[in-house]
Amino acid sequence: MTETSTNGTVTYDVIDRIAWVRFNRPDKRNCMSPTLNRDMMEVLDLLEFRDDVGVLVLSGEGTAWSAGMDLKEYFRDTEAKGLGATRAVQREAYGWWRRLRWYQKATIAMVNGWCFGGGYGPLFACDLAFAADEAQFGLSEINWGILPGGGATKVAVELLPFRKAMYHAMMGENVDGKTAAEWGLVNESLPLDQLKARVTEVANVLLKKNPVALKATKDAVRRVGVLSYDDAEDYLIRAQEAANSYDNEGRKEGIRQFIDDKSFKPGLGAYDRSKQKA
Ligand SMILES: CC(C)(COP(=O)(O)OP(=O)(O)OC[C@H]1O[C@@H](n2cnc3c(N)ncnc32)[C@H](O)[C@@H]1OP(=O)(O)O)[C@@H](O)C(=O)NCCC(=O)NCCSC(=O)/C=C/c1ccc(O)cc1
Repeated sequence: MTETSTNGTVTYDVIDRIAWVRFNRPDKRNCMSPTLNRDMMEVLDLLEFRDDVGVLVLSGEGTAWSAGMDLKEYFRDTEAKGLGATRAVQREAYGWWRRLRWYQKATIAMVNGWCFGGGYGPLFACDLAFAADEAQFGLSEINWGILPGGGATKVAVELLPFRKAMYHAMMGENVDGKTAAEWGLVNESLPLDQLKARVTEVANVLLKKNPVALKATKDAVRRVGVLSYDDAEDYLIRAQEAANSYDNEGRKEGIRQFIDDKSFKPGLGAYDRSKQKA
């Protein structure tokens, strides 16, 4: 059954351990108002530690993924209330994007349509991203007179080579899903009518992995990028040892099924977690 956030700007369903979360302002192209940002944090809170959720997919109702920040409610109306109000709505927006970057469960952006500006925050926050060929990505900030804020410039520089990031930010031209995949903004792009099936397939692979190892892995990939090699080595040792304190048996079971049982090969897929003794 579809659930709705307090103010109705986010909807979600949990089906077969996948939480399908959707921006729900299709008539406003799912642009992010302060209300939507609050609702999204509420929904992320509700889902993060549910045992029946293994993967979270973020998509949009209607023709948009998200048309970025709401130019009226997030910018104009808020600015009219003064700097304190501006800082407050920034905290809420950045807050749920940060929460999503370090989410307990694996996350996938399923970009079904328009993705602009502030939308790059949650796009980058998701571990993986799949787009419709028909989707359009743009840093449109320059077209209405601001720099790509709310982390969007950082996302462009993280995901794109320097020349592409600079062109993308300065020109305010859109790229479609295929180009976004070639550039590395998303993992893959495919026709809209095949998008959900592919995302479901990927989510089902993730659901078979050891969840403690998956969380340690996604955090490690984000963390080591800014570390020196030596610091990264040290972080990875400590992160694995910390993960062992949550689940010290999974990897032993994986080795057992490979070396003793010969029932699976790690090079070809995940071990069978249902055989692990509690
Ligand atoms: C190409 C769009 C996405 C779709 O066109 P469309 O399908 O022909 O639809 P409409 O343009 O008719 O839009 C439908 C409705 O949605 C509204 N809408 C559609 N995007 C919007 C919208 N971002 N706002 C506020 N109403 C909208 C639009 O005004 C309209 O409202 P209404 O006339 O009442 O039906 C078009 O709407 C459009 O260009 N939208 C604006 C895209 C855009 O530049 N987004 C903002 C990027 S900048 C940004 O995100 C900033 C990041 C940032 C983050 C944090 C920071 O602290 C600082 C910066």
